[in-house]
Amino acid sequence: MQFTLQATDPHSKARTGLLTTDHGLIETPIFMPVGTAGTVKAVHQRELVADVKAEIILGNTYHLYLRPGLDTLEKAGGLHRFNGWERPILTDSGGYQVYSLSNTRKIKEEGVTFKSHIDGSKHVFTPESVMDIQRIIGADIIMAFDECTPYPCEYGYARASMEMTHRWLTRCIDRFDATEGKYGYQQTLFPIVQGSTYKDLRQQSAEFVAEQQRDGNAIGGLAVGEPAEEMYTTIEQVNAILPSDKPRYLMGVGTPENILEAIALGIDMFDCVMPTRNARHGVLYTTQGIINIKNERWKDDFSPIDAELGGYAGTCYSKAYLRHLIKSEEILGAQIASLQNLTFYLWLVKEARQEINTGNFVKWKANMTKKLMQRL
Ligand SMILES: CNc1nc2c(CC[C@H]3O[C@@H](OC)[C@H](O)[C@@H]3OC)c3nc(N)[nH]c(=O)c3cc2[nH]1
Repeated sequence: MQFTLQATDPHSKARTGLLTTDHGLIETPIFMPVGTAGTVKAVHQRELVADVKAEIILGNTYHLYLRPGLDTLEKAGGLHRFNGWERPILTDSGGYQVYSLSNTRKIKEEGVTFKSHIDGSKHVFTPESVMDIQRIIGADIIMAFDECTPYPCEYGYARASMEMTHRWLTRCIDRFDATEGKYGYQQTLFPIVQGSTYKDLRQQSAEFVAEQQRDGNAIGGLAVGEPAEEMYTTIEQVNAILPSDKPRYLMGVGTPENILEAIALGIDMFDCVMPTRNARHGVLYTTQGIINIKNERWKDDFSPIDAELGGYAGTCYSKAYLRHLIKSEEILGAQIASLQNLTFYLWLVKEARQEINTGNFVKWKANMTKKLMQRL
C-alpha cells in the first residue's frame, strides 16, 4: 500500500494525500462509512458509489466472525465478494466491540474470552486468531488487536493495558508477516496508539507504534467520552511523533466539528457510526446546519432536504415527507436520512481537501464549523 502526500497547509497540520490499495485509490482526508456487519446500514452499494461517492468502507471482525461466520466468508472469497463492494475495505480488530458489546469478557495475556451478544456462545480472540480472521475476511487494511481503555481510566490500569497492547501488537505483526493474503491481493496491518489521556503513556505508545514502521498508524482510546479538548491535545501530541509520510487514522471520530479540528491537527482517515445511527433517529447533517426532522417546524416544509448539497439525497424528497417517514418508522425514512448524512460527510471531507489544496483551509474551517453545528 502506498501513501503519497500532495498538499500541506501552511497555516495548520492539515494535508491532502493519496492512498493506493489493490482495490483502488483513497483520497485523504477521507471519511469511511461504517459497515459493521458487512453492510452500511440502510444504504445500497450502488448508492454508496454513485451518490455518497464513498471510497472505502469499514467492517468489523467481531460482528462478521459471529455472523455470517468465517466459513461463509471464506466460501464467498472474502468480504468484497460477499457484499459486492469492490473498492477498499478496512476492518477493525474487534478489540473495541469486545469491550463495548460483550459484558462477559475476560482479558488475559493470552487474549480475550467473551460470550457472543447474539447467542451467548463462548469465544476467544487472541492477537494471532484475530489476524487469521482478518485474513479470511480479506479487508485491504486490518487493525491490530488492542485494548481500548475506557474514560476515565486510572493511571495504573492505563499503563498496564498499554503495555499489554504493545505485546499484543508484536504478536499481531509476527503472525501477519508470517501469513499471506488468501485471495490474491495485498492486505496491510495498522497498529493502534493507546495510553488513555496520560501524556507520558501516549508518548511511549506513539513511539512504540512509530518504531514498527507500518504502512499506516491509528490513534485509539479516544472518542470514548473524554472532553473534546483532551482529544485534540492527545491528537496533537501523538501526531508530532507518528511519521508524517504515513496515513494517520483516528478511530471512531466524529461530529463534523471534530473531523475538521482533527484534519487541522494532521489526521487523514476517520470513521464514525454517527451519520448512519443519527439518521435513523431523524437527526440530519445538512449544508445549512443540523436538522432534527421530527421537529414540528418541518411538518409542512415541502422544500428539498438539502438543496445546496444537491445530489439524490439532498433533492429526492421534501423535509415534510422525510419527517412523515421517520415519524412513521418507515424503512424508507432510514434509507433517505442515512443517504443524506453520508453524502454530507463525504462532501465535507471533499471540500476540506479542496481548501487544503488552495491553502485556505483554516479560514474555511472557522466559517464552516459555525454554520454546520447550528441547530435549525
Ligand atoms: C466511537 N468511538 C470509538 N470507536 C472506537 C473503536 C471502534 C471503531 C469500530 O467500531 C465500530 O463503531 C463503534 C465501527 O465498526 C468501527 O470500525 C470498524 C476502536 N477500535 C479499536 N480497535 N481500538 C480503539 O482504541 C478504538 C477506539 C474507538 N473510539
